[in-house]
Amino acid sequence: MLFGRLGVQSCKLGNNYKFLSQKVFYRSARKMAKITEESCNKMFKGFQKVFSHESSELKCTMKFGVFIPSEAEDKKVPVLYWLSGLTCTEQNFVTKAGAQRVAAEKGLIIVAPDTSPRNVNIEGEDESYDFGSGAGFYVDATEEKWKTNYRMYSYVTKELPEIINSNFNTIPDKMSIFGHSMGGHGALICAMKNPGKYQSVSAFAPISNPVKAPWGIKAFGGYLGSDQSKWLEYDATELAKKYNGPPLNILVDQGSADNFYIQGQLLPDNLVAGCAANNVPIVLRIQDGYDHSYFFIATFVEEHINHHAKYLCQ
Ligand SMILES: N[C@@H](CCC(=O)N[C@@H](CSC=O)C(=O)NCC(=O)O)C(=O)O
Repeated sequence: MLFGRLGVQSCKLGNNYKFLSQKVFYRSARKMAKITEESCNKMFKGFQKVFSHESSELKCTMKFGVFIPSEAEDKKVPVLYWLSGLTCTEQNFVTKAGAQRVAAEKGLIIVAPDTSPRNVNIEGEDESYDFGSGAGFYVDATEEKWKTNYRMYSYVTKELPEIINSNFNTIPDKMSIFGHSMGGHGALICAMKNPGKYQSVSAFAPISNPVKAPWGIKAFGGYLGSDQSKWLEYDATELAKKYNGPPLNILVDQGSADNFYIQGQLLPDNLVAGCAANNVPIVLRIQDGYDHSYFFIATFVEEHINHHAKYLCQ
């Protein structure tokens, strides 16, 4: 069944979002996912919005931020997905990274989802900052307690792109992905596990080899169980060693004064070695004196968006 709506892109708080631009859109009713606008702010001629929706993968209400450049009013544009780190919601990137000006200049939609299911009534879900709420690690859990809701890998690689492509003026096969720390690793594994799906990938201070880092060992043990051979399927360093597909166009920035780097949580050299073993090109830049925070991200976010624009906007 087809239907069409005429609308002007604008802020439409509290309503289901159906109007995308001044053009008439015809969409399959089956594909139109219902999303609700929670906030809307005009920025650099575009709009920074937050939407909520019912996630079929995660079986809870989820939120995502989306920056919509003015170009999307009358033409289809590429999409860059951002995955945040431990303790983050959809708000951290939206309010701290300062990405909107560059996204507006390049004509890119940027989507920033929350980092885990929320309020799903699993005993212990809110007990620690590095496991459960705010710490989904972008894996599909297999452990009984977590497996119904904690499916962040399927959420960010399948459900979310379907929602974005059915509600916004996108070029569906022009997408790239980047992220920070837990989310930097999430971006790397999404790209490595889906050759050709993403045109490029970049990361700020990714947890590069989680099977060898305390954060990763805790999360993978909890979500995937004690059989460590299963963990390797979600480890970027291990995936790099067997990647077989089109160029990944990987850029990684790491601050030299990042405490988590110094403590051995991030291990970017292992990722570089994994890539080298399989002739996968990677650029790792050690940025002198920068820490793990969004101050570091804000400093280099323009360079990361320019990196992705090279592959998305040609
Ligand atoms: N509370 C923790 C550290 C939490 C932290 O630093 N989170 C980072 C991501 S870390 C890896 O995924 C983050 O992005 N925080 C949000 C922010 O806005 O800075 C501790 O104290 O150790």
